[in-house]
Amino acid sequence: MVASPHPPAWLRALLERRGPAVMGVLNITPDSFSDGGQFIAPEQALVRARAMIADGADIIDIGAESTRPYKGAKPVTADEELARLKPVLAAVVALGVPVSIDSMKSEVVAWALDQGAAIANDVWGLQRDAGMAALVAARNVPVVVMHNRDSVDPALDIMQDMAAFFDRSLDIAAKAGIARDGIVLDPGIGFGKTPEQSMTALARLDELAAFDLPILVGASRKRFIASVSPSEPQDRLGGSIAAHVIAAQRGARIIRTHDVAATLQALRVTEAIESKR
Ligand SMILES: Nc1nc2ncc(COP(=O)(O)OP(=O)(O)O)nc2c(=O)[nH]1
Repeated sequence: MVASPHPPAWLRALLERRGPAVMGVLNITPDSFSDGGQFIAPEQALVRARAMIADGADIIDIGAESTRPYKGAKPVTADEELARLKPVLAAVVALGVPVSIDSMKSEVVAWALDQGAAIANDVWGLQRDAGMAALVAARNVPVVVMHNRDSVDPALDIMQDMAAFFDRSLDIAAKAGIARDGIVLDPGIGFGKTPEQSMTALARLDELAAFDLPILVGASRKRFIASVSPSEPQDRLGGSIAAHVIAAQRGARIIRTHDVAATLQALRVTEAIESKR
């Protein structure tokens, strides 16, 4: 299959801008680790999406299944995920900023793309749902490929594990006909990683430059912050911002956050100060 022309103009424009783009998190789930249940009602989800756009979000990442890697929980069926998305997705798309669909199921991603979602966000990096790569190629949309593992041996070098994972994902993508420049890599902060490994991934994020692909980082409210400063998820804004400023300085071009205004302010002030060097 001939690789399709990538990335779409809207994504290229965001990636060529000076500062990183900001992706606002919209969880329409009852159990997301930091804001579960707050936006499950369609009108609440729409109010949240509008507020994040007003705060400056360049992309809205909508997800209807918590990706929280907890053992033994009943996974959400595609029907349930779709039932959560159906009352709200088209209205969020109509707000006019690109919408990313955060789903592990190609069936859900296909439906969301039909509703106007502009980018697939696969927390399993094309390595879990066998239909995801073919779908992304056939629909000619960009895709976030996130590093994920059930768990990584703490003795392993997390960056080596990540590089091997991305090599596999990129091979799957190439074989499916996904153009390489339609891919965004993501270190998957908090996924299958100890707090130490998450912080190492942030500290050494610049090593991913070897892939010559845009990097997305979502450190927002993640558990590693509590390992340094004990706190509940909704009380981790300071740590989230610190992590995202470092990620931006080490090459992240998209920042995925629940707190758009504060994150944007931090990124802009950091950039302004750095420009005085
Ligand atoms: N690309 C990408 N997608 C993600 N999706 C969910 C979460 C987990 O955060 P959240 O959505 O707030 O929680 P939950 O999965 O429990 O809904 N983190 C990422 C991430 O770091 N990168």
